[in-house]
This record gives sequence, C-alpha cells and structure tokens, in this order.
Amino acid sequence: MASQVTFIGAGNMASAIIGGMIDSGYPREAITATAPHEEALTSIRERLGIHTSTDNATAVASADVVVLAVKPQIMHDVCSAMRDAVQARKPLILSVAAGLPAETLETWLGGELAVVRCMPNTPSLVGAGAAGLYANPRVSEAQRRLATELLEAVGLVEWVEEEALLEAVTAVSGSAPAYFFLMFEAMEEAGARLGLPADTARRLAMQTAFGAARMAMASDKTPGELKRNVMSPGGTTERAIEHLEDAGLRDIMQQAMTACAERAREMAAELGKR
Ligand SMILES: NC(=O)C1=CN([C@@H]2O[C@H](COP(=O)(O)OP(=O)(O)OC[C@H]3O[C@@H](n4cnc5c(N)ncnc54)[C@H](O)[C@@H]3O)[C@@H](O)[C@H]2O)C=CC1
Ligand SMILES: O=C(O)[C@@H]1CCC=N1
Repeated sequence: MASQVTFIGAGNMASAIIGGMIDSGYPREAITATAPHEEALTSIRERLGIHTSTDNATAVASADVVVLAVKPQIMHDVCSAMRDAVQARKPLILSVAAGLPAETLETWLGGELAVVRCMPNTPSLVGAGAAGLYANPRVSEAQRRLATELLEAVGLVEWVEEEALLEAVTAVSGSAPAYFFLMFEAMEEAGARLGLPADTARRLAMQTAFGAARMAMASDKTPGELKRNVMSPGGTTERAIEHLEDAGLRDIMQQAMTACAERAREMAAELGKR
C-alpha cells in the first residue's frame, strides 16, 4: 500500500509536487494537503482529487510522511502546534523550506525524528525541477527511497551527505532559475536593440536555452566541447564568447553564487534562532 503523505501547506511548491506525484501514478487517495482556510484548498482538491484539511494535527495523525511546505517565517508556530500529533506518530518529516536546518525542525517538532531537508526550485511547477536533498541520521534507507520517489515526480534529485552543502545547492539550482530569467531579459533587450521585435527575441532566446540544456544533457561531450563546436574559427560566436570572457563572466558567476550561498547560511542562522 502507498505511504500516506500529508502536505502542510497547499501553495506553489506543495501543488507542484502533488501534481507531479499524481502524474507519475501516485494514488491520490494517499495524499492530503492542509491550509488554514477552506478557500485555499477548494481549487487543489477539485483539480487534483486529493484529501484536504484545515486541521494540521488531525492530518498528520495518519501520515507516514509529513511534507513541510509553508513559508519559513511561520514554520516555528506551525511545527509547535502539531508537535504532539507528530510525536504520537513519528512520520518521516520532509521539509522544502528554504534555510531551516533539519535539527531546528526536529527540535520544534519535539525531537527524535527522521528529517529530510530539500532545496527544490520553481521549475518543479512544470516537472523540470532540480532538488538537493539531505537526510539526518535517523532517516532509514526505505525513507530515503520514498523521499527520492516523491521529489523525482517533479524533476532531478541529488542527495548531499553534508547539510551545509544545501547552501551550495541553493546557489547552483535553488536560486538559479532567476539567473537564467535575467539572461533572457538581457538577451531580449539586446535582440531588440539589434532590430528584432522584443517578443521574437524572447522566444528565440528561451528556445535556444531549452535546446542547449537538452543537447548538453543528451551529449557525452562536456559543455566546453559543445561550446567549441559552435565557435567556428574567426566566426561570430568566437567574437561573442571573447566579449563574455573578457568582461569576467566566470568571475561574476563565482561572486554571485558565493553571495547566494552566504545568504543561505545567514538565513539559516536567523531563522533557526527561535
Ligand atoms: N517558491 C519557490 O521558489 C521555492 C519555495 N521553497 C519553499 O517552499 C515553501 C513553500 O513556498 P511556496 O509554496 O512558494 O509558498 P506559498 O505561499 O505558495 O504556499 C504556502 C502555503 O502555506 C499555507 N499555510 C499558511 N499557514 C498555514 C498553516 N498554519 N498550516 C498549513 N498551511 C498553511 C498557505 O495557505 C499556502 O497554501 C517555503 O518554505 C519556501 O521556502 C523552496 C524553494 C523554492
Ligand atoms: O530566494 C530565496 O530565498 C528562495 C530560496 C531558493 C529560491 N528562492
């Protein structure tokens, strides 16, 4: 029988994961999502055919997995209020909240719990997410497999063996969709200055990014080799790449991603203080 999975929170991240689970054949009757008010649940219940509840404690009473999918800032209060119900059942806790350490969540929920912490990203909404996962020492092999199954329903899963590495995952994939969206904005503006209608430039840029990612994922060649294959000697790409390298693109990425990981560390310290 499928494990009973209760999502605390029914927003963007929860709906993305639930949608992916259902698409990949997970039984809807084994899924429950909660929110404080019925209005936030009507749409997800009608659209996805899952159980819903406005009572977190009752919803975790029969859960094998509790997915924490509320905003980090309210997590302390949400965990405190369902602590007794969680302790009575001891389900696997799977948190998608940015910044909150596994040990903090475990403490807020009363201690001695198997906790998987996940750093997902928004392309999960279209089944193309990339998530880093960390398991605390209480997580069993079967629970690891279950967490992998739930997150693989919306994309790629990579386990890290040290929790601090989730800060690097935040820099490489959690925050990274925004880097590419920035690149699309810049390419659209540049294409428009070169005379293309802006929406044409946008479509071409996005399709090119999609094609480059698909090609790189399907190829045995490294990104460097694929890049050189586009660069005809003395040609147009070589000129563009020279500009990007001379302008310090690699150094800029290094600095931006270091800043991102540092902010993830700061947030963990701030949010874990309660
Ligand atoms: N959206 C993103 O890009 C990413 C989000 N995350 C994490 O996912 C988590 C959820 O984020 P989103 O889904 O974007 O937020 P959201 O605002 O879309 O969803 C939050 C949900 O929590 C519900 N909620 C509020 N109080 C509640 C309570 N007391 N009990 C039960 N449910 C309650 C709300 O009704 C809403 O359904 C956050 O912790 C965030 O850090 C992580 C990585 C990326
Ligand atoms: O920007 C943030 O803090 C969150 C974490 C990863 C994506 N969004």
